[in-house]
Amino acid sequence: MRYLTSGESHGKQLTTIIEGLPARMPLLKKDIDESLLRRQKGHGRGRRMQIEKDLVEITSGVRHGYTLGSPIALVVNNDDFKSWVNIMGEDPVEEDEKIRRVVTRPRPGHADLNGALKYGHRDMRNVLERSSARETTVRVAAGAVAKILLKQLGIEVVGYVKEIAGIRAKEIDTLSVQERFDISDASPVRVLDKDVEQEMMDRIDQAKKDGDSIGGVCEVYVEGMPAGVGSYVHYDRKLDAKLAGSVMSINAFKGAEIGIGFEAARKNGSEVHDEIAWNEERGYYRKTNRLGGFEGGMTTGMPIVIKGVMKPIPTLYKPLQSVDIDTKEPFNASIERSDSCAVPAAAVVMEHVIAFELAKAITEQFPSDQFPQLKKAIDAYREEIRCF
Ligand SMILES: Cc1cc2nc3c(=O)[nH]c(=O)nc-3n(C[C@H](O)[C@H](O)[C@H](O)COP(=O)(O)O)c2cc1C
Ligand SMILES: C=C(O[C@@H]1CC(C(=O)O)=C[C@@H](OP(=O)(O)O)[C@H]1O)C(=O)O
Repeated sequence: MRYLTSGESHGKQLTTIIEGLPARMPLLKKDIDESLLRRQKGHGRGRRMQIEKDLVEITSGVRHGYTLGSPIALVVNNDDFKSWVNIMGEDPVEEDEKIRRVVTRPRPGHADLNGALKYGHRDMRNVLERSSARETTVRVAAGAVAKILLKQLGIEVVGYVKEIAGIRAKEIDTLSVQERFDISDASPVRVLDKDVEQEMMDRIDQAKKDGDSIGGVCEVYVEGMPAGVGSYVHYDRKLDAKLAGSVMSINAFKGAEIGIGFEAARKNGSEVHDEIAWNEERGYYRKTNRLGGFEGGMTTGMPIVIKGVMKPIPTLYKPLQSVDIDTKEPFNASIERSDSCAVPAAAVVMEHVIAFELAKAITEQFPSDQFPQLKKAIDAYREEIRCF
């Protein structure tokens, strides 16, 4: 399975094409829309999210609620495009820089300057339109399809906020996947404890008032993955590495951590590794899950627990100093609009990005043209390893 995305932030629409999904898998538009809606929520977002109402159109690969085995194309419109037709249209427009809203002032922390240097764009709008996290809309759409596949195989994936600007959510290690779903709705910030929730929102409001931005930590929890998915045989087939890579591919994410992650550096082996046990019902399992569901680049069958760190948003109302690429003069520009914190939305993005990577790994390990065959193959494998 693979997917491509296309689309600019203020262009007409965003598109993703997913290839490699088996035929005859139930797939409904409403399930994708549900994910898209969750990504739009969250305290700290700017005005743009009030303009957009993200809904998917499935334009190919699905008929009467089932996949055909052909590429699936999903489209999401940018409602904001109507205000940007002259600026974003494909036809040449007059050279008036105001009409084209030419950008010559790169924001520290965004892709503006490096993208301009790489592609030779003297108008950095040509960079920011694509580097914008607006693209995560269709990444979520692709991930929603992956989630549907996983769910029907008994695999649940859920993402939520762990920390915002140093304010930590209450420990949720003992919660079931269902209980984690209850806090996965990003509206406005969802954590277990209402006081912590309020504290996080106040901190976001403060950042906004100060013209600043804040980041945080998201966590994704996966239940139901059978042991042995991924591989130790080749470096590029290690599934934990792929998951970490996919987290790092999300805009503004600066690191990923599986299980206790960096904490392992400060502990003894006896406090890090998870003892192995077996019983008739579960087969092999670990008594603890400090390694977060991975050993040797393969799943252990225990829940996958992965965190991602999101840096503060780069566009600041109180901007840092930069240099205008036309005049080479320093400047401190004011901006039109931006999110001040997008961690709750990013948790939803992370959930979907991880889901796609897992669905990809499953379909690679159990290649099947038809979804019922895939389901049978996984069921048989689960039974085989339980009694192994
Ligand atoms: C959901 C989401 C919303 C974001 N919103 C903004 C925003 O409003 N303004 C901004 O400057 N960056 C925003 N970002 C972050 C930038 O897209 C990101 O920092 C930029 O693409 C540069 O990439 P890098 O930070 O990974 O190096 C957002 C990121 C995510 C995941
Ligand atoms: C549009 C989305 O996020 C955008 C991500 C983003 C950026 O620079 O990454 C900048 C902002 O865009 P705008 O300049 O149009 O307000 C965010 O709103 C979205 O998440 O759907």
